[in-house]
Amino acid sequence: MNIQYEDPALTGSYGGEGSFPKSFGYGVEEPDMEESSSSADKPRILLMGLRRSGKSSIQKVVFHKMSPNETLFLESTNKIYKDDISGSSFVNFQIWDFPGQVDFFDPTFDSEMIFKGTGALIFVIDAQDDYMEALSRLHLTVSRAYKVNPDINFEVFIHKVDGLSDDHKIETQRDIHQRANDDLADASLEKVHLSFYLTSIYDHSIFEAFSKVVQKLIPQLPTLENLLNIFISHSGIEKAFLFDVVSKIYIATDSSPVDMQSYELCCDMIDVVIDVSCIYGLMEDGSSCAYDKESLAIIKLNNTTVLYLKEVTKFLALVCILREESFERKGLIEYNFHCFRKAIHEVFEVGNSTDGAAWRPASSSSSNQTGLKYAALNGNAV
Ligand SMILES: Nc1nc2c(ncn2[C@@H]2O[C@H](COP(=O)(O)OP(=O)(O)OP(=O)(O)O)[C@@H](O)[C@H]2O)c(=O)[nH]1
Repeated sequence: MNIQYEDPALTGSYGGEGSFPKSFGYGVEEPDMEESSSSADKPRILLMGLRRSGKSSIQKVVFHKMSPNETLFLESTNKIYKDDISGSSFVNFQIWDFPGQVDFFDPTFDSEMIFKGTGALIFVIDAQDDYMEALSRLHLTVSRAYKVNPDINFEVFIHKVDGLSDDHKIETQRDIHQRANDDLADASLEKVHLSFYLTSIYDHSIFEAFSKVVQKLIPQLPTLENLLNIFISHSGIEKAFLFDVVSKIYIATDSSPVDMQSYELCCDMIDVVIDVSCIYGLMEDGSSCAYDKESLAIIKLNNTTVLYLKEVTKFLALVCILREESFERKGLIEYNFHCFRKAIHEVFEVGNSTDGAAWRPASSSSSNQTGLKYAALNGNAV
């Protein structure tokens, strides 16, 4: 494997082992349920489910770089843990991790306040355990939340599937799907749509599932997909992902199907790049960053595949998979990337980096591609 590292800065202020250090700028625990005015208007993702189903582990592994084995020592959550990840990630929302024993009938449980500003509710079911109780809790939770806010996306993570055989996974998913929808139909709630994912913190499935949950909350998704489609088709690229570098969630990809291996390969590339940058790229005075405007990496694999990573914004990277032959037209790819990057900056208004809010959705009038020109493989501008 030939790693061509073209990051003159190759600098970093993170310096931990693994990709980003665990303390990389995420929010702090708020001990009570009172909201500050700045966090109140951020969209929320709720993590709910029975005790020990794996909610805190998911949040720690995806957003805090905790290694899966360390989750064995996590203590039970006994109050709502609010995690504001907007300062360090493209993903501008809060994640609320609920304790397993939350009681909807407790008068202090303010369902109006909790469900009103919620974008997605993730219900975690432990697939290695008897899930009947979890299903009735799912039904209660969904019907409560739907009453308050019918716009919530309901996402069911059938979790800890690492302990299940492939056949058992499919069967469990089918059974849970059937029972959950039957319960909704019995309560005349067939309008409620549940999405199901098989997840585990021991592989990339949890990142993939989270990516899909987050994508549904990004209003500009069709525009991003469109831009990626145009970029890859004019550059001879096979697959491209737009990654949130810190969480390794992909916020958009082109419209060709995603296969898990390609996604894993791109995630691994991000880890390699950030690790190398942290180890060899830090300035001694600590004035630099492991991921910055200069970040660019090209990895040639021994099967004629090339991986290409380039900074798009402070939090986003484009990671592409292409054939070696296509990479001969490197200039074309770079030119098209430049157009792509410009368009992405037009889709989102880039906030002033000093205020911490790196991205704000642009007004709808600016989320078009007016004036965007790509070079085509035949050399003409299109
Ligand atoms: N095998 C396996 N174990 C997991 C997975 N995710 C979490 N666990 C384990 O499940 C146990 C409970 O995880 P927690 O994250 O504390 O569960 P929780 O839902 O937050 O629990 P409460 O705070 O009590 O509501 C831990 O020992 C984790 O290591 C997974 O994907 N696979």
